[in-house]
Amino acid sequence: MKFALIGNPNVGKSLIFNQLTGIGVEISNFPGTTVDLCSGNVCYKKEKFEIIDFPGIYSLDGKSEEEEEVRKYLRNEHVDALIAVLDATHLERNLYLLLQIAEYEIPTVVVLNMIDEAEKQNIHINFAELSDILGCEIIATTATEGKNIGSIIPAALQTASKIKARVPYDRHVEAGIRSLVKLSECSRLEAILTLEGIMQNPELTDTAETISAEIEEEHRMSVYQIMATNRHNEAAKISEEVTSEKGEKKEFRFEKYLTRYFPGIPILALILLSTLMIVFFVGSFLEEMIVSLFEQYAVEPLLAMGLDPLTEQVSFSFVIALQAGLGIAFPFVFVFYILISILEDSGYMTRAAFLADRAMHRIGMHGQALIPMVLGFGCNVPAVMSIRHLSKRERVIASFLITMVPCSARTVIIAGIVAVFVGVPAALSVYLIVFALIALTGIVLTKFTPGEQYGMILEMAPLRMPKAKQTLSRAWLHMKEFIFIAMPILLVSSIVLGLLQYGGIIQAFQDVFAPAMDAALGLPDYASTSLLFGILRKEMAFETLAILAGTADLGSVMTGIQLYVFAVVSVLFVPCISTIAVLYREMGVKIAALVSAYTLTLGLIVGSLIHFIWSYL
Ligand SMILES: Nc1nc2c(ncn2[C@@H]2O[C@H](COP(=O)(O)OP(=O)(O)OP(=O)(O)O)[C@@H](O)[C@H]2O)c(=O)[nH]1
Ligand SMILES: [Mg+2]
Repeated sequence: MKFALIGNPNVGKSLIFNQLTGIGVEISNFPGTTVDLCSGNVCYKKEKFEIIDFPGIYSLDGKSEEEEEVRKYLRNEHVDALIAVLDATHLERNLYLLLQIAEYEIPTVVVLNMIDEAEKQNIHINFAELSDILGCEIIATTATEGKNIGSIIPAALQTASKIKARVPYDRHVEAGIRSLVKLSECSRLEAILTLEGIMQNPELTDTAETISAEIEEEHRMSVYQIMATNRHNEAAKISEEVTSEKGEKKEFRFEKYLTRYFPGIPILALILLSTLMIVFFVGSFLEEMIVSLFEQYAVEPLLAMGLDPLTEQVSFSFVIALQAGLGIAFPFVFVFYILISILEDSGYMTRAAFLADRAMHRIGMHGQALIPMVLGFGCNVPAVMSIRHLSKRERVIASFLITMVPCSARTVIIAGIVAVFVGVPAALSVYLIVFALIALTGIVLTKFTPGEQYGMILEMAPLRMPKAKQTLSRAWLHMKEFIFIAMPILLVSSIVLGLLQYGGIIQAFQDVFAPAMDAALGLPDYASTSLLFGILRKEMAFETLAILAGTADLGSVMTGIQLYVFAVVSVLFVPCISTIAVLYREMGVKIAALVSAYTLTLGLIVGSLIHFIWSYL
């Protein structure tokens, strides 16, 4: 048996999915978190059922890829029951989608989520009446507290039924639907989709076009617009019938200030700055502690053991990789993800995106690409995946800009190398350089990329107190990836590096590249090897630097300006291998190659500029 979770963005589908399946897919207070279909299993009374978590959609009549994907799935695959998740605080908008789902005539259970918020906002919904109108069972839930989640699967199994509520379309449209059905013996759904121009059915299209033309003549509106209006009216009518609001909504006053230029922009700057500061300070405090523990209890005792050179090299590589991973990267990654999770869950992130959008438009930058760019601060990979709903032109621009956004791994480099050994102002200046280059790249690309520019539609996520458990578990989701994917790569490559070093091969490699690196960037010879490793995972540039230098105290082997140049180059130069792979998947080989070549050149040019300017000062 197969069930599917369907609903608007940001209504709690993924949270419910996680609670039902025990799988940890990403949940955040940011519309559009889930972009791929996720599937998982749930056990109920010793039987196993499959559940699908659809990406959030506002309607089934739009042209975005998510809607296309869900529509195709509903029409071509068999789903035993839909679990439609509605947000009780935005009933009308959620019903608009539900009324379209109804037309697919798939057995459905309606989950009315966010009951806690609705109560806080004094929104009261008459469940019995709503269930009567829709003709299916309603389960009222508060997913964050796990309330009533247990009733969902039994309901999907036993009481799921086709929604009986139907949109009464304009009578000309209804007549058109009826004649299409009669003419070609298709279903009502097919007739509707063809009239809307969503489905191309060679048998129907001609007739449908004639009918549409007649209706448009009469109404001076496209059939698509008429039907959308009818649906909106019906959704509004139902929502009004079952909802009663008492008292005033409170939260909204404070909210207004966050999206105004003033004091919105200063607040945004302050929040960004404090986020970086906290990452720098807490991260480096933890780093110092862990690194010195490692030195004292692992590195020194190991060197004192007097092992034979090969064994010593291998075990030294192992220990120093552990130290680099747990001591250097972990503290920064961890603090960073906790903070980002808090910002997202509080709903502030959508406000930041909104503000930044207005500001960015002024310098000719692109609006819609902004949400993915904000995501890019966490990791470029999901950010690139989330540009799928943009137009072709926007996707090309976004591909370049997103891969330049300093992700958490690059924050590790900036924090761990520059903030720790050179100073916090220097670390902030790296961000300034990167942001300036992103803006410049954006302006140039906007000028030269063909295609139209669209505006941005971003729904404000509600302001909410982040929940400790959810924030931690999301930070943990990313940490897990770090520990189980990055750490093993780091350990293995460190040992390989150790062996290569033992065999003198690293030396040979560096002999070839070192002169150029030294001349152009003024970096020591082992830095070129580290930069190369940075392509595997960004923060590995930093970790291998420590490994090859043989110490985590980089300040003792490199000068401040060398560390600064190294950080700038590795932050800018070539996205990591996972980002290149996902770019290739989403955009094709040409864009992936162009982006890599561009960032490589940019990194080397900017690095050598800094080096030369510094030497002349
Ligand atoms: N107060 C409250 N918050 C909730 C409830 N259910 C979910 N949330 C929050 O709503 C936000 C969105 O949850 P998700 O599960 O990511 O939503 P989604 O529907 O999967 O969103 P997309 O993936 O963007 O389509 C998160 O911050 C959740 O903590 C609820 O019942 N009450
Ligand atoms: Mg989701």
